[in-house]
Amino acid sequence: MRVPAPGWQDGGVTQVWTVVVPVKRLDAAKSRLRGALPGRPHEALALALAVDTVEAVRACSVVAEVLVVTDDQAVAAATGAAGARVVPDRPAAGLNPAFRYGAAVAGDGWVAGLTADLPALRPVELAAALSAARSGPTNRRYVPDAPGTGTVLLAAPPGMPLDPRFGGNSAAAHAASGALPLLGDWPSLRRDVDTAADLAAATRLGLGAHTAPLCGTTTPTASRPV
Ligand SMILES: Nc1nc2c(ncn2[C@@H]2O[C@H](COP(=O)(O)OP(=O)(O)OP(=O)(O)O)[C@@H](O)[C@H]2O)c(=O)[nH]1
Ligand SMILES: C=C(OP(=O)(O)O)C(=O)O
Repeated sequence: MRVPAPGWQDGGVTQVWTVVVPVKRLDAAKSRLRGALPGRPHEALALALAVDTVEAVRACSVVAEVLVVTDDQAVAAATGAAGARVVPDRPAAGLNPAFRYGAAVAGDGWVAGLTADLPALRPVELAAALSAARSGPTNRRYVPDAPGTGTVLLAAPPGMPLDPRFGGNSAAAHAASGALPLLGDWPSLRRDVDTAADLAAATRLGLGAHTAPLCGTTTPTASRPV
């Protein structure tokens, strides 16, 4: 059981969040995206999505640590170089166990789980969502994906298990488990990329520096509003 960290409710502590980001092995990841970029290796696209996600989390003003849960060596190397702490995928039993393991490693404090397929993510939108999760009721909070059926972010206050229910209609599953929705105007946070159409939508928002060149766009991270 996690317990409140010092200053957890005082509003004066800004970098309070540990964000857990599980990433599947690249040879198995993002299977619905296979073939979306003809002539580009699928693993390169899956890696770029994850690294852009992690870099945006690292740049988020309220995040203390990014914890990547993966058994993929290329993901571990690239996200570690981007400033993440990397732990193995334990018990190697799928996404929700990986989230639970990451939350356990994170220990006491504010913990959020985030999917690794948010290549347009802007740090300011993540900061706004995480700050909203610290205000009001002390329930777990979740941010639905753009269609509203899935989940991109699940947050828990100190002392409360993350209790992830990702996969399928996870927005409904998180609501049924007592989590409350956060519905701010955060298009880049809600834009997860599962299909070629999702990648086109993310491209319109502005891709991160790793995914953009693979997609033939020139939108560097530095030129995006953070
Ligand atoms: N560590 C870890 N991460 C996972 C696992 N399964 C999914 N993920 C990650 O969870 C996030 C959301 O999952 P999905 O959107 O379903 O991604 P996916 O399973 O790679 O994609 P599909 O093969 O198209 O279903 C992605 O960023 C994945 O990398 C897992 O078993 N272990
Ligand atoms: C795992 C999830 O993502 P997706 O539906 O995008 O695979 C989810 O939304 O819970």
